[in-house]
Amino acid sequence: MSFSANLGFLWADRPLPEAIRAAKAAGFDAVECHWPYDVPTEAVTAALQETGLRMLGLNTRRGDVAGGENGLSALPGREEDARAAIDEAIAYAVTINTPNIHVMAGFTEGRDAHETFVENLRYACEKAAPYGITILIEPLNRYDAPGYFLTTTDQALAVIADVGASNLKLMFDCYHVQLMEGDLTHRIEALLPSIGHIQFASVPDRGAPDHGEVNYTHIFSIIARLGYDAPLGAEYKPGGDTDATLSWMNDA
Ligand SMILES: O=C(O)C(=O)[C@H](O)CO
Ligand SMILES: [Mg+2]
Repeated sequence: MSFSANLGFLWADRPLPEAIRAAKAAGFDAVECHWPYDVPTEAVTAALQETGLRMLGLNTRRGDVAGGENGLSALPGREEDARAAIDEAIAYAVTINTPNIHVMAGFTEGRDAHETFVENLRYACEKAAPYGITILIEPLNRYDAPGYFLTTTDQALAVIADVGASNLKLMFDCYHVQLMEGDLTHRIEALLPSIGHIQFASVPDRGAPDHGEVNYTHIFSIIARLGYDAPLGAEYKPGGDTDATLSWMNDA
């Protein structure tokens, strides 16, 4: 297996370029992040070039986080802000050569929200396609993100079908899917053609993948058997020194 360090959580106590170097030193094959926008692209590019790692993904801005926002793209009436966040993410991704952008939906519900999300995703997919960038959407669990628009893989597939763009894929985060739906083995098998990136963490505490209700030795072997060979995103909360949590990599 190959692994991508999610620097939104791993080495999150270090500046992003230093976190990239730490991921390389720990043996990761790639990195990904959440919201890199305050970090100059030159510093990120320098660390990526020095380490030879690729930044696999980043997220669109969430909007007014202090005011309770968690993404903009499914919020009716906020299309201008949502598209500005999409444009910003594409520009940053193009500059640092990142192939995936997670477009965040936001806290909302209902048919209008679905239509808004579909239209904004069409916009994102069209804008991203010339750069070979894939747009991702990710169902989040109801405990960490109560009220988030996108909560299940079925709902994500319905959105993907309505958008109808070949560069729109599912971010399959095993942690969220286990909390909302379970049945990970069958779901990964069935959804593989729609999956653009896979992430993981222990359930329910979102720690390293070496404890809890999901057996990741089994899940990783299923993913390998299916021939999926892109790096899997380690998106867990180390709860202290990241380097002290990495023994799972030796067992994977
Ligand atoms: O929370 C997650 O699982 C993510 O991947 C995001 O980046 C969105 O918060
Ligand atoms: Mg995730």
